[in-house]
Amino acid sequence: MLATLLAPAAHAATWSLFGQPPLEPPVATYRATSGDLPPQAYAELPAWLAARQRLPSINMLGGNYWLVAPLQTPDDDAEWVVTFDNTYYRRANLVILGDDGSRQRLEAGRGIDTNVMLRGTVPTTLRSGHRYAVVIQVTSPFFTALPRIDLQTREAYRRRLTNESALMLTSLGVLGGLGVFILFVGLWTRVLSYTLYGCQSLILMAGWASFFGLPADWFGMGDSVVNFTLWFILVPVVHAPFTVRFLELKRHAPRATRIGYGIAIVSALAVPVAMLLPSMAFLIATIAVTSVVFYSASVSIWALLSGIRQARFFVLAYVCVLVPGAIILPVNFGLMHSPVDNADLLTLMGNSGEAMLLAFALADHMKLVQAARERFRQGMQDAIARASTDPLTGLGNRLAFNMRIEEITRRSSTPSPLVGGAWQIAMIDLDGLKQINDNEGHERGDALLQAAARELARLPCQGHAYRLGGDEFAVIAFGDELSQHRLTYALSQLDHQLREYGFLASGLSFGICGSKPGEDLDSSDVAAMAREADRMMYEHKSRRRSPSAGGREAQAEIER
Ligand SMILES: Nc1nc2c(ncn2[C@@H]2O[C@H](COP(=O)(O)OP(=O)(O)OP(=O)(O)O)[C@@H](O)[C@H]2O)c(=O)[nH]1
Repeated sequence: MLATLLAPAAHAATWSLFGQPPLEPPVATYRATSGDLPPQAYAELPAWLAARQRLPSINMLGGNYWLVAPLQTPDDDAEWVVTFDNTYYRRANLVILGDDGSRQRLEAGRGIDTNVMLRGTVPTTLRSGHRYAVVIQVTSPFFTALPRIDLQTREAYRRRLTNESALMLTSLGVLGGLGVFILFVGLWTRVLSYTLYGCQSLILMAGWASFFGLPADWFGMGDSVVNFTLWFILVPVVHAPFTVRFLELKRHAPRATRIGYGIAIVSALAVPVAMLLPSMAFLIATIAVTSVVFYSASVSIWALLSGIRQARFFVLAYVCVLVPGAIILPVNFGLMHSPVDNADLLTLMGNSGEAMLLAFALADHMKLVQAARERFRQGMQDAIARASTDPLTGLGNRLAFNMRIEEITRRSSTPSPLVGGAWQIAMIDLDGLKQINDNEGHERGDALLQAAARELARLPCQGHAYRLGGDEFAVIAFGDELSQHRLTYALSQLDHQLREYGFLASGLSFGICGSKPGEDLDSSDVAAMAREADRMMYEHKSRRRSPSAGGREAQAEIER
């Protein structure tokens, strides 16, 4: 369908990224056999052509071909560049024949030092007023698109090449830079989806660099025919699991998860097939990349519609690859002539745009994870606060008391920030709560507990009050001996205050046990202190209950 839509564009003028596109003479295709020689002179060309079988087009699955095109000489003399491009091939032999009797034999392809990098290209001189033809012999296990022969002035070619190279290197830099950075982030934070994304970006960079012949041009590295296709076949192996993990499809869409892993497994299995059948390598790579792009694009649209927030930038990212993909795919399948002059470069730029948007998606994901973590932390804090607070009095409960004791025990081995390093535990029990409950009602009993709690919370000591349960309270106070006396006095006063507040049957008993300044206490020492305070409190209670003079004297003593 895409081919049908774009076919008219192919017959119209070719669109170029940089100004005027080059002249594109019509190309005639002929089958070549091994040992076949090109014509020796321009005059021989008609007979040479007549002796050969003309083909409608090349076969995308490769072969040995002659391509012939007339080179229209414009009026002015100029240095010209003939490029044989728009497709993948390793080497091609070009012969340029002129009716002035000239014959130039040239070679184009990868790693040839033509002084114009990145393209199979040869500069030539065409004189005005003469007719020329270029005869090209090319053998390739596959073609990535219909080959094109372009003719342009050396100056125009240099300008285009500079611009195209700048764009190509920038796009490769984006893929490489993002790939390395996100790979580090993924490995460091141990988030598999980031690691997979980093790998994918680097694989894409390697694939495109290899497609444009950079390893051969820069490092003289041998260029196997399936080199770049293998990189592209590997893309779905990491991209599909990346999509599955990033969009959390396991949880949201188990069937889409199975399809994603299926694409990854089939692509991995396709690698040896491509190595064994080089003519199929490019077709396999195209199918692998197309399927993973369509898969990821459709699940991300579904995820966005289902309200999965991290899908936002995902959808935009696939728009970036699908737009050039819509142009290049029908071209790759040999269904149409490329409507754009720089389809491969456009696709590479689409890929780097996709990489940037996916990086945005990752950044957005980090933000979402951070916000979720903050909500979780806040929730935990609220839950701990609720679990450690007594709802009736608002004081800390037994859990809060235990946590505070643990904290003090932990701190006691380090220099204490507390006054004098000494502290006290006071155990307090209200008297007569049951009686008040029974005689005046539960609400009145609650009111007694609240009144006691309110007063305990504002005792004139540095510390905190807790309700341990029922009518039992505790105070942890920090300070020296003097402050312990102040605490004792304040609790004795509270005994009277409760009665002044109208709780006539009430009062309180308490026991206080304190540590010595600078004393190192472990948890068993603290438990012993609490037990001792408890014992003293019961002793106090029984003395208060005793009507004897001894009891009253003891009471007076403790109050002093
Ligand atoms: N109103 C009210 N009563 C409670 C609450 N929690 C426990 N109680 C009651 O408080 C009473 C405590 O009984 P006791 O331990 O005998 O206390 P008391 O009457 O003060 O006697 P002693 O503590 O032995 O001096 C029980 O009847 C509990 O049911 C509460 O939150 N509100």
